[in-house]
Amino acid sequence: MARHLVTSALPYINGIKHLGNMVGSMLPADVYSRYLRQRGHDVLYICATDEHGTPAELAAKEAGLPVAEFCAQQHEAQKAIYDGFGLAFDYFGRSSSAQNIEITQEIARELNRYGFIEERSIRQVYSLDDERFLPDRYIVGTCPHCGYDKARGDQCENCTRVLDPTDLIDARSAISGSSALEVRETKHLFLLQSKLADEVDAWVEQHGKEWPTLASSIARKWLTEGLQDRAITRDLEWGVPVPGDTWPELAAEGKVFYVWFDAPIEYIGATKEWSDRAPAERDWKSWWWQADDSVRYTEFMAKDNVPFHTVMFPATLLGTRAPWKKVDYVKAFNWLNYYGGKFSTSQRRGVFTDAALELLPADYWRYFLMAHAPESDDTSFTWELFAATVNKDLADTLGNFVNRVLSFSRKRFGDEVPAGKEAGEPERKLGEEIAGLLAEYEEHMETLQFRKAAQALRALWSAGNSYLEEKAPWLEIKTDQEAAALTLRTAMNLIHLYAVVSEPFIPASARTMRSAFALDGDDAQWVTPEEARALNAVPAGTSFTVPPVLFAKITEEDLDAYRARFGGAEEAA
Ligand SMILES: Nc1ncnc2c1ncn2[C@@H]1O[C@H](COP(=O)(O)OP(=O)(O)OP(=O)(O)O)[C@@H](O)[C@H]1O
Ligand SMILES: [Zn+2]
Repeated sequence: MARHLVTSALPYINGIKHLGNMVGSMLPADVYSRYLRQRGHDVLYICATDEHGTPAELAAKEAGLPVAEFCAQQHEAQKAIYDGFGLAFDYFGRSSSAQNIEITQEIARELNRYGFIEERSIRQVYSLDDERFLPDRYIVGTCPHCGYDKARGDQCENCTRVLDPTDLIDARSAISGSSALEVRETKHLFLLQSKLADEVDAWVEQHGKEWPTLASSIARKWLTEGLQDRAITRDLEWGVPVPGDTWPELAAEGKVFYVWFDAPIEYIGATKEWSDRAPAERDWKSWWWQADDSVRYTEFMAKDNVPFHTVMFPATLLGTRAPWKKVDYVKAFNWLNYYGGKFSTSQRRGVFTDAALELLPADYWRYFLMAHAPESDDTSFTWELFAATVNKDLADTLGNFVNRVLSFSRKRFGDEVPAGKEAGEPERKLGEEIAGLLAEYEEHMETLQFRKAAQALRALWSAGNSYLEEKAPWLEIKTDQEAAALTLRTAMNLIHLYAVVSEPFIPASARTMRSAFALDGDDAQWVTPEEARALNAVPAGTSFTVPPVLFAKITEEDLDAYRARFGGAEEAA
């Protein structure tokens, strides 16, 4: 048994996430954590909402709520959806927690102690009427390139050009609309990443070898371009305050840390939140304060988050000179697109997680997303592919097998698993095949290759169908009841095995399949190769029930309705 720490990139607080966010971070982390738990490992899966920064302040303003209240509401809304998706976090925290504030401040103090933080003066826009410095996104004006009159100080949304606040024509404050702005000197904290560059390089050299190419190549690219010193404070109200004991002047001016400084630290913060809920049993430091390598730490994220996790966050931790646990394996994803274009939160393009759950149960989405996860390349969500996958794999291959076998057996042999003959050559062959496929499935799960794992899982389900076609119990029963009973008992054992090993992908359906059998003390966590060969975990005489149809097929009419409601297909056509 090993100890596994798992984290997924923190979903930002400003709105409900789409299916891209789901497959690029939380869902694969959940599938992996569930698998590891089933294999008997000690697993801690931590995630949280990322709550600081300008977009949160602006979204709260738009919603007409104080930012703290806005974040509290959004956190609950996101949490409810993740529960609906069956995400079994050990803890889902908040980056605005007292624990994260405390740890972020402590890490900053330590970085300062070892000479990796410096105060520097920069020139920044100050609003006389708002009596505050304005971060780039708080300044709006006319874009000098395209004339768009709501361009932000950091970027023009219309022509996408990157801007400097001083480029804007008729610049004004996004808070008050006042154009009484001036450029003033102000001090900010800088993290001296340039001084840590060699160390980070050596660390990536040593640990990045094991990562998938997507992660290691992005890390390499950033290191080759050179690590720049970065401002890690901002003039915002909402954020982790700069600690007054170390930087009294900046604290008095109300500076807070930049969101990308405190967000990854929240992996630690949320672990402490978890620990503080039951301090007698839980010890957050045993996961993060590592004198040895007793914990294996795996992070999940999409490619845009890779630089922060492979270079900047490690630099932050290395600079504290403390034994903070650093990532062992970075599982990075490409983009899931919607009909070839981007999912977009601001334009509400694509399928969002709340709408998805209104349409269909979580397992449909979980299986589809993992089977088509953007692992080696970007992939596209289309309703057509979704329907084809659900209908073929879930409804025809798995669901139909389960219902066919159980209903037929009940009709012919009643409510208990029939005994029938001793297993023969076909059962021996089937057992070998199942054991082989199971080994394949395990190997792909161990190496976090989720598309391949989904393929192996589908092959396991198919093997049952082939066996059933070959034995044809509906024919056997006409001439040899005992032979038909053996076939059905074997098939029912397959259903039980599917219930156990499909759980990481489709936990709710797995539960339904497993609970069809009234097995005393059915606590089988996983299936050994011997058990896979023997296929006898469910003995003759076990009572069973026939569950309702596991997966409904998506019809042409459903498809039309989805396409009409969500759009997108016509743009791509
Ligand atoms: N289309 C996508 N496919 C896969 N992963 C994605 C996609 N879009 C975002 N992600 C990932 O989702 C995770 C959570 O992201 P976050 O909440 O910060 O939203 P985001 O990156 O701002 O996305 P968006 O801009 O689409 O709202 C991050 O790891 C991010 O890389
Ligand atoms: Zn523009």
